Amino acid sequence: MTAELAIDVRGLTKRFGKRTAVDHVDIRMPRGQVWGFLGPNGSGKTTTIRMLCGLLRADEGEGTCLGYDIRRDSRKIKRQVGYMTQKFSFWDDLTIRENLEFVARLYEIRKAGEVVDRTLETLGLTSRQTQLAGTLSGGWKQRLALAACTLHDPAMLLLDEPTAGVDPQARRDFWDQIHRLASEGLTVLVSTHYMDEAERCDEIVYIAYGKLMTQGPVQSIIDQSGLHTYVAEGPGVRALADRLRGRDGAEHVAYFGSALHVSGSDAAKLKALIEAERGDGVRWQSERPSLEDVFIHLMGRAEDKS
Ligand SMILES: Nc1ncnc2c1ncn2[C@@H]1O[C@H](COP(=O)(O)OP(=O)(O)OP(=O)(O)O)[C@@H](O)[C@H]1O
Repeated sequence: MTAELAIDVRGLTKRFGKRTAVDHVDIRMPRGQVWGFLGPNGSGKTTTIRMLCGLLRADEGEGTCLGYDIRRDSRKIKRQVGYMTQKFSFWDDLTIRENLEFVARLYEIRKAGEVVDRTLETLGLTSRQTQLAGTLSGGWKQRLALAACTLHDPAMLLLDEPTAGVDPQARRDFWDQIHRLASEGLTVLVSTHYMDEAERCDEIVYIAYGKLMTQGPVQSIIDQSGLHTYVAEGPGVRALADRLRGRDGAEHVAYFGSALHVSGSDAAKLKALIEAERGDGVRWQSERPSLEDVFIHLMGRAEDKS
């Protein structure tokens, strides 16, 4: 057991019938960091999170969460982890405060009134405490969910797509709260599909088809991808996209806004292809691949292997 590691698991595997949802995943995450958990839909993120917090039993694999054995100590883990599920639910006809008091009772929190007061204050919910949860907008609901999962003073948060479907300002506010909590010593593992959120994390774990594809800080994931990217802009880009798809050297052709990103792992082939396509109406530039370019690439590799 390594005390400095919040998560230390090896070979984590979960099968549902014939389908292997999580396939021998290793994660070693230090305490006090914020890590992003990324991967396409159905890649096994929720299943992994549920095994880590003791809600789901792994078929294979071993390890610890907050120093506790994930197989034997699930009760202790649950006490110290705040888990925000993808579709968090509240009592719509209770107020924000009543919802939090209810959660406080579930956790048998002493001096619940004071704890609720403090949590309302830190999450900026005090002035809305008497509002019915059912009348809150997405961003405020998500803030209430964060309040509910931090109420029992956990050492770690496992957040499953906490910002799905909320507006950019609410996402930004939410991430300010995440960093505030991390600066107070909390460890946070957060699953997301948003690249800007991934870039706010200390490290990223990327899985596809249940397999861990890459892990590390954003810049080193990009550096180690072996990917080269050219970006095309200008009025001729639309016609270009159809011409380039499937051509030797262009492994991925994808729009990012109005620009076209053309990526491949063979630098010479890609360059030759681009040189042949230089023409009117298109400006080409060789650029460092974005995290999204790299993930599209990794997803393609995972598809090939599966
Ligand atoms: N209880 C279950 N019974 C059967 N299959 C399940 C169960 N839970 C998850 N799965 C399957 O396991 C796979 C992984 O699902 P999981 O929800 O962990 O993926 P995810 O990465 O969280 O996806 P998303 O990004 O869409 O939330 C999927 O194919 C899913 O259908």
